[in-house]
Amino acid sequence: MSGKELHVISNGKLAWKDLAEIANRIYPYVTAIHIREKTKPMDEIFLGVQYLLEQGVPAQSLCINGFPWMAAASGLGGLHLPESSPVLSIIRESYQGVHRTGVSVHSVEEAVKREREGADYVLFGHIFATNSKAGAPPRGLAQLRRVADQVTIPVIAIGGMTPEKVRSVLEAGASGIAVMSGIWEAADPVETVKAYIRELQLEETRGVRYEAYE
Ligand SMILES: Cc1nc(C(=O)O)sc1CCOP(=O)(O)O
Repeated sequence: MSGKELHVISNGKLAWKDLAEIANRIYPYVTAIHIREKTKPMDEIFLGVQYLLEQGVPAQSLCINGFPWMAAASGLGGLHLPESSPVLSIIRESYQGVHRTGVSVHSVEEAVKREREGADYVLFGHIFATNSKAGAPPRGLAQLRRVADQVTIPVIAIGGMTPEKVRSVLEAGASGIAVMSGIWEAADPVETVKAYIRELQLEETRGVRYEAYE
């Protein structure tokens, strides 16, 4: 795949209506919008995803955090799994329609293990200090470099990203970045996304999504 990746992660704080409105404005410019709603009940998340689809957010742009069945049932482009997920082959075999699956990792060893299991990418963080992971020490660019050196699948860097930091993250071997707080609460989410894609040297292709991997 040419170009770098930009993943935008929901922050669990928005009403579905606001999430849909912003998602519809930013999806043309991003690799994936992750629905990561850790504190909401599962039935609400399922209905929320249906609502996003009804509002016109393309299924291919959406990546669900944590529910393989939901990715399969709604034909979503992606599935992202937390660190504690069981071995990936079990999920892969059960949900064959789910075609791009990533996993959060926090060490070189986990990244290597998940690559071996068949993950399509790993999300590694948190790289920089961030309120979204307050209290935990950041892992930093040197550790990112070690992860990127040890796997061949894309390593997406997360945690404390700003457009100014993108270059150093790419230089450390990342294939892209994931951003949570920086987008949803921005005065202009589209302009904010565009600032990232300029740094990632992504074209505004209106389609840098999972189709790009097929
Ligand atoms: C959701 C998440 N996962 C992380 C990890 O290290 O696995 S860090 C993180 C939060 C990133 O938020 P922000 O863009 O606001 O810094």
